Amino acid sequence: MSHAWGYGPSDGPETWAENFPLASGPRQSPINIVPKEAQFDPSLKPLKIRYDARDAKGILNNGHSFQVDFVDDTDSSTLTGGPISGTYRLKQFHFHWGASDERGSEHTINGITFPCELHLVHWNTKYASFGEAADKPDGLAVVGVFLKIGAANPKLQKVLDALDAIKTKGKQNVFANFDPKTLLPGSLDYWTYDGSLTTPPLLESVTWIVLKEQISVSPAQMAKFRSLLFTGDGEPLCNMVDNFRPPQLLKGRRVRASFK
Ligand SMILES: COc1ccc(N[C@H](NS(N)(=O)=O)Oc2ccccc2)cc1OC
Ligand SMILES: [Zn+2]
Repeated sequence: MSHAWGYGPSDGPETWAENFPLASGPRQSPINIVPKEAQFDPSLKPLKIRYDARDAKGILNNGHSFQVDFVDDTDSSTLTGGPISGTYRLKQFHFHWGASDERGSEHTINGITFPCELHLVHWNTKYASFGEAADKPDGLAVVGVFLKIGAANPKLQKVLDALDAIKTKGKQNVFANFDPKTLLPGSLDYWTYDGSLTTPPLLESVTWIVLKEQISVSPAQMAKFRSLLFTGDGEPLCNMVDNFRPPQLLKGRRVRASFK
């Protein structure tokens, strides 16, 4: 039975442990990253990200966020290098954001939060599918990118312009010809640690790769994110905001840096 979960007072992150015991596990995400305590690891390789815009398939309001899904039956959109071994295929990307600019990200840096965080979800092709990979300790790799308030980000606009058509839970639309590499910052310097999905089922299968450099988002663009609804057609309106899990205990884990 799949348990209902959300981000509200009665079904939010503080209640998830009731139905998802992994919530109290040893490698939960997100975390607070303390750069001064992150160890530079010269053995970490540069990230190699190769995406093909033709793999973009659709955009969906899943009731927790919105996601852009990719065709993942070939190695045409992949993540290699960095802290991972082998080839990981892009499955989807989505975002987490706040009701106002002082919160919204899942990871924090020295306790600093950002208004929004982008997650690009990849799965290890040593397994047959995302579903097979999702519960393996080396099954997934998620690239996280912080968004900070600034000038309007033209690279975001195609995604934001698609949101009016998926305002309510369950709505989806075709979303073709989009290369998410255009969303990434100039530098691919990163922090990395072993963690989990930040939503139920909270599977401890994610190698997290959090980029140091942020990308910009304007207040008007943030308003577009906040125009989405958690609720479905005909249900009482509930704005899709504050869809983030707060930082979890490190429990002895090391955070490594790819840069000095
Ligand atoms: C492709 O299947 C999945 C993909 C992803 C996640 N969870 C993902 N976790 S995260 N934040 O660590 O990337 O979060 C969300 C958050 C909101 C919307 C969709 C994903 C779960 C999946 O199936 C269970
Ligand atoms: Zn996420």
